[in-house]
Amino acid sequence: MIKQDECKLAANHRVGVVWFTGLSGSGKTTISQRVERLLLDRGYHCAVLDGDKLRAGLNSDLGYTEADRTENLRRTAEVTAMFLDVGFIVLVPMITPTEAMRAQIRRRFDAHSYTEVYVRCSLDTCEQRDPKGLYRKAREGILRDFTGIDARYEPPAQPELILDTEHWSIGQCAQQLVEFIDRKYSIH
Ligand SMILES: Nc1ncnc2c1ncn2[C@@H]1O[C@H](COP(=O)(O)OS(=O)(=O)O)[C@@H](OP(=O)(O)O)[C@H]1O
Ligand SMILES: Nc1ncnc2c1ncn2[C@@H]1O[C@H](COP(=O)(O)OP(=O)(O)O)[C@@H](O)[C@H]1O
Repeated sequence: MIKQDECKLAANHRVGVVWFTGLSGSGKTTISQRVERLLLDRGYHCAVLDGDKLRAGLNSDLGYTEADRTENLRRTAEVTAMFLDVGFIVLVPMITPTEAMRAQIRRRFDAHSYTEVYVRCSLDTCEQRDPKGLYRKAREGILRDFTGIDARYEPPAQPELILDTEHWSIGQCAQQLVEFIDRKYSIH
């Protein structure tokens, strides 16, 4: 029989990538941070890769053209792979706006360790939330190539999970994802 401590130890060694996609303001950051706390409480080793910090450092030479986004995401996937190698569940909240970009990332990982989560929210609601005031700047023409305004966002065709942040609370979305991770990454 497996003792409780051994179960906890095993839980610590579950690994995987949870790659969020969604418009700016859809809730990717909020949910990933809430889920990180819940997973840490459950004994997972996990970390959120903060896109803003990556863009401030490693990816500071990149902007928001499709070519730059593709490179931003490629580098982020490489960093993610390093966290995976040392035993983490990695939560990656990045817009990842096109199917081609998402396919490129998916190819980088094994199917069993990769989960794409679509954080679904209408452009209208994201724009009303406008948590960083960026939509206003995009509408005023101060920000160019803004996703959903003058740069495209393609909803994912086959995400493993959809979190509808327009109709579900932050807590409900986080709980859904934790349950999904528990099921997918549980040890058989
Ligand atoms: N032009 C433009 N378009 C979209 N987003 C912009 C833009 N300029 C700045 N920002 C801020 O950068 C965050 C998106 O960066 P990402 O690295 O996630 O984008 S991408 O995946 O490479 O498309 C995004 O963060 P989130 O709001 O958390 O999604 C914005 O805060
Ligand atoms: N169900 C929900 N899930 C996530 N965020 C929500 C939800 N309902 C409202 N919000 C609000 O929407 C905003 C989402 O911002 P943020 O997490 O920064 O989005 P993103 O990282 O996708 O740009 C936050 O102000 C958050 O409080």
